[in-house]
Amino acid sequence: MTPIEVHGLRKTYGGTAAIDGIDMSVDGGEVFALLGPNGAGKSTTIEILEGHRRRDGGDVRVLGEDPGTAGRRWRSRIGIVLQSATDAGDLTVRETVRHFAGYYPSPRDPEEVISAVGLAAKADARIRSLSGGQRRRVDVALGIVGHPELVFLDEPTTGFDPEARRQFWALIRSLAADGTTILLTTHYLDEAAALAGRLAIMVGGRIVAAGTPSTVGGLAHAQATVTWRDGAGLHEVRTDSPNTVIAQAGPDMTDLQVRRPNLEDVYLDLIGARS
Ligand SMILES: Nc1ncnc2c1ncn2[C@@H]1O[C@H](COP(=O)(O)OP(=O)(O)OP(=O)(O)O)[C@@H](O)[C@H]1O
Repeated sequence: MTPIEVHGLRKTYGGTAAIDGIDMSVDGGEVFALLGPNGAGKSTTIEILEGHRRRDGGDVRVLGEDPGTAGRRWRSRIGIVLQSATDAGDLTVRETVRHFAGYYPSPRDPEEVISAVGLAAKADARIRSLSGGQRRRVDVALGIVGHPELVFLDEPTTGFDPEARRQFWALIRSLAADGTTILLTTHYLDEAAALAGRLAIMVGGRIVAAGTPSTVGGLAHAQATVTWRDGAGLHEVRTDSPNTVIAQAGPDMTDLQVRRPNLEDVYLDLIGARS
């Protein structure tokens, strides 16, 4: 069974399409990233897949069921980290994670989950005393404590310091290695490149490109830009074969640079952020 299958998904708000007919599928054990600027429709898509929002059109199957009608048992098989942080004032981290574990038929060990999100030293701290990034880690802990087959992560690392992001990446990789399917949204292109097997870039409610982080948007065939200086001035050449260009340049070549487009270049082009 393919954990996520979406065909022709549509959602409108007041006559305006927030999701304008998207198709996507996510395979078992895959990390799939949804990228796109603010308002592109990423959260709306995820919320429909989670069963938190109704769709206006299209077919959606998540773990074999329609999220619009699926019941409690289905819900216990998915884990959710919403964009807004948990509000769990007076309870400690340990109490909160244990409490959530109690909702699921076969949860993970709460202590292991607390360690995995890097909160062991804060296990007895009240949630309201935590920093923003630490609270976000609690959200991630609550999203995975139920031992879900599929995890939705909506901007999971917003507010994380660089070390916490690296720890989080390791956690996601270990979940995926254990067969957990993960759909995440992120504004960090390095995060998508580091984690995702495949990704889709959304703009204005449509998927404008999809593929692997190294091939999406024609990256695999993109030309390199070679720049250098010599007695005649500054040169810039776009080429499939940088070595040939370099070999043909004169002996007084200096400041040589070879640059290949990366995910950020493709992304910025696709969202129209560069003319
Ligand atoms: N409850 C709502 N009522 C009306 N319009 C909404 C509602 N929720 C979202 N929208 C609109 O739908 C579009 C998609 O929003 P969505 O939150 O899915 O985008 P996003 O890609 O997740 O953005 P961000 O990166 O800012 O989280 C936006 O134009 C937004 O204004």
